[in-house]
Amino acid sequence: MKVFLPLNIRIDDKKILFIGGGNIALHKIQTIERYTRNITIVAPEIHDALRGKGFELVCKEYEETDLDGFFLVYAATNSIEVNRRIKSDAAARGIMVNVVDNRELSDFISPAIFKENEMTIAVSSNGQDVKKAVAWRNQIREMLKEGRMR
Ligand SMILES: C[C@@]1(CC(=O)O)C2=NC(=C\c3[nH]c(c(CCC(=O)O)c3CC(=O)O)Cc3[nH]c(c(CC(=O)O)c3CCC(=O)O)/C=C3\N/C(=C\2)[C@@H](CCC(=O)O)[C@]3(C)CC(=O)O)/[C@H]1CCC(=O)O
Ligand SMILES: NC(=O)c1ccc[n+]([C@@H]2O[C@H](COP(=O)([O-])OP(=O)(O)OC[C@H]3O[C@@H](n4cnc5c(N)ncnc54)[C@H](O)[C@@H]3O)[C@@H](O)[C@H]2O)c1
Repeated sequence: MKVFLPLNIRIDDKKILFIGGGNIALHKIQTIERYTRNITIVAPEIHDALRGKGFELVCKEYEETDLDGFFLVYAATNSIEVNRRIKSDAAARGIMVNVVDNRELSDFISPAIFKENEMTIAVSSNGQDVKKAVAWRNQIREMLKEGRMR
């Protein structure tokens, strides 16, 4: 089984690339944009909710050279084959990838996050039980809101 180490990575001085701009990309970017807007999206079709927010939008299919200059990459297309190709191209360049349809291929995975000002709670199940990670995050959030944690 893969093992994932929780880390807080500095990203204000780095560029993040999304390949694929559909529902899953939107969902992940809604969390990431609370930390940085330095996001580029490459996809033939980009969700309307991702427009006009200061992201760099590149409307085309993925090519290997799209990876140049990026620190983190999310392979978020709806094609298993394209996502696998992104992973192997990025690995050859030493770039870390989250493959949204395959935790085994992912160099990093996204936890369930609750952020309030400078405080962040991030819950992960090591990629094994997303629903439980979300449930724990929600329970911790409720405890905070009810004043049971300070
Ligand atoms: C926490 C959260 C963060 C985020 O995405 O930002 C997150 N998934 C969220 C939601 C969500 N994911 C899925 C549903 C539908 C559930 C259902 O079936 O009803 C829902 C909706 C829901 O549950 O709310 C299904 C799903 N998820 C993955 C796969 C593929 C696979 O398992 O290989 C499939 C099956 C796809 C399919 O077969 O179609 C994979 C991953 N999802 C992860 C994180 C990583 C592990 C985290 C951990 O260690 O726990 C990991 C491994 C990789 C990654 O994506 O980083 C975010 C909650 C955000 C929030 O609420 O704030
Ligand atoms: N990680 C998670 O939490 C999670 C949860 C559910 C589903 N998924 C997986 O996420 C994947 C994406 O789902 P979605 O709902 O976002 O799909 P979607 O159809 O909404 O979006 C797909 C996006 O990929 C783009 N795309 C397709 N081919 C491309 C190419 N060659 N180059 C660049 N972009 C390309 C499309 O233009 C579109 O923007 C699915 O494979 C699904 O299994 C992941």
